[in-house]
Amino acid sequence: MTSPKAVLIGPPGSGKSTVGRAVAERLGVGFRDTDADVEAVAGKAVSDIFVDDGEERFRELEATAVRDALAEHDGVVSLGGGAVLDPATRELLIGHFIVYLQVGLSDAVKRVGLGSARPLLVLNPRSRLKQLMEERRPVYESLASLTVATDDRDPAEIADEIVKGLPS
Ligand SMILES: Nc1ncnc2c1ncn2[C@@H]1O[C@H](COP(=O)(O)OP(=O)(O)O)[C@@H](O)[C@H]1O
Ligand SMILES: O=C(O)C1=C[C@@H](OP(=O)(O)O)[C@@H](O)[C@H](O)C1
Ligand SMILES: [Mg+2]
Repeated sequence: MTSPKAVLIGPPGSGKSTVGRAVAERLGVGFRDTDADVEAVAGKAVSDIFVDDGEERFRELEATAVRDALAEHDGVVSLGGGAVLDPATRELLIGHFIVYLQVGLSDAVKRVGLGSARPLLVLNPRSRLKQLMEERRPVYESLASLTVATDDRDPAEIADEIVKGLPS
C-alpha cells in the first residue's frame, strides 16, 4: 500500500506548497499539492472556483483531492490550509506523518500579501487571517506528528528540519 512520506498542514502563508516541494526534492520523491489537483480537475483557478461555484463546491473537490492523494501518492503532499476542517479528511489523516507548519500573524500576512489568489482573504486579509489562524490552531495541533516553526526562517532550513524529523 502506498502512503505519503509526509503531509503538510498549516494556515495560508505557512509555506506548505513551497516547503513541501523542497522536502520532496531532498527526498527524491514526487510532490502533490491538493490545490493544484483541485485546479486540474475543475479546469480553473481556486479563486475562480470560489467565485463561480462557491466555497462549498471547492471543499467537496478538495476533500476528494485529499482522499485521492493520500491513497495514491507515495511522496510529499501539501494540503490547502482549510482542508482539515472536513471531519472525513481529519479521519483519513490519522496514521499519516503530519507536519504542521506554524506561522505567526505578521509573517503570514507578509507572505500572502494582498493578492487575490486566496479568495478567503480578499476582504480585510489581516483580520481574516487572524481569525482563521485562531479558529484552526487547535485542529492543526491535534493532527500534528511534527510541528515546525517557520517565522524568520527560510524554506530550505525548514525543509531540512522536516527531513531530519521524518520517521526512519
Ligand atoms: N519560510 C518562508 N520565508 C519567507 N517566505 C516564504 C516562506 N515560506 C513560503 N514563503 C513565501 O510565502 C508565500 C506563500 O507560500 P506558500 O508555500 O504558497 O504557502 P501556503 O501553501 O502554506 O499557503 C510564497 O510567496 C512563498 O514563496
Ligand atoms: O485556508 C483556506 O481555507 C484556503 C487555503 C488555500 O491554500 P493555502 O493554504 O495553500 O494558501 C486554498 O486551499 C484556498 O484558498 C482556501
Ligand atoms: Mg499552498
